[in-house]
Amino acid sequence: MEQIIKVKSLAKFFGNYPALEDVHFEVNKGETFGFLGPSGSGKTTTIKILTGQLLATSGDAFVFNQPTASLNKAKYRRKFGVLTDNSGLYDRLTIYDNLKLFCDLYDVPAKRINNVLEMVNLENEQKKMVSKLSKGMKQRAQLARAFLHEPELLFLDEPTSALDPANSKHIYDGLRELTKGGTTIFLTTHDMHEAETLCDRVAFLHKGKIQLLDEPKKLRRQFSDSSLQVLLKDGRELLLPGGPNGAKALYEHMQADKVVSIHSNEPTLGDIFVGITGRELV
Ligand SMILES: Nc1ncnc2c1ncn2[C@@H]1O[C@H](COP(=O)(O)OP(=O)(O)OP(=O)(O)O)[C@@H](O)[C@H]1O
Repeated sequence: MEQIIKVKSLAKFFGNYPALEDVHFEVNKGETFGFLGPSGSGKTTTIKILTGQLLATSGDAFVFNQPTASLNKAKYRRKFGVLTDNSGLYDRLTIYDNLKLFCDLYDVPAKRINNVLEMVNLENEQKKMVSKLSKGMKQRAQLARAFLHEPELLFLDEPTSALDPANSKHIYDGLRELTKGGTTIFLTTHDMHEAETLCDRVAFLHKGKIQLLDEPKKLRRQFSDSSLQVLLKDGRELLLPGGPNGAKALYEHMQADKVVSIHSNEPTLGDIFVGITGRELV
């Protein structure tokens, strides 16, 4: 499998402060990789290193098999798109004119603008000046800009933090379409629902280190205690332990035709993270 990002023993110190320490991971082509962690855990620092905006203190980071320090060369810039807080749009231009400017810069046909505006649900706002946009509209305009040139790799730093659920869902559908076409996505988020919905694999970052890395469903299974939540017809909710004792109790309730529903008691990604770090993802 082709690896688009490779990171080995990566460390970044700001003065004496270790923002990242001994970070290792790979991201495969076409994968949506979630980089999750609480505020200040080093997510944006990692994106900045991977996009060539910041130098690592030590370790190796390769994107498209190139050391990330060389990514600011024009031939690589064309291959990736970035959405961060500061992905600059010109305030005094309309959404359309901003995108047109980037089309000229990246040699993209202007007809692509309508496609990306549709993907971010901004077709009807394209004549609005960026300075007049709501926070959510601005975030969607930045997203449109990030995938305007159909990059092979997208870095999305909290792409839906300012969006309502309907717009988030619309964006998720668009991102899934992109990955179907082979785009690789490196996503940071605080939103565990977003991570479960979009990500093929997730890494949990805490105190500058990756604490866990796997597919969401495998992590949920790994941290499940195999207990079952059982709702009975008399309104009682039981939590039955895994193993023979739980199975025996469940069998008796089912034989007596008392059971309305049975659910596995798997933890959410948020539960797992809080369990590991002892803090909320905020
Ligand atoms: N230029 C800088 N100079 C000094 N310290 C910095 C600098 N940039 C980041 N840091 C520190 O490095 C740590 C990681 O910051 P980073 O922005 O990567 O976190 P994050 O996980 O993206 O947080 P958030 O979810 O709040 O965006 C923080 O403690 C931050 O204060």
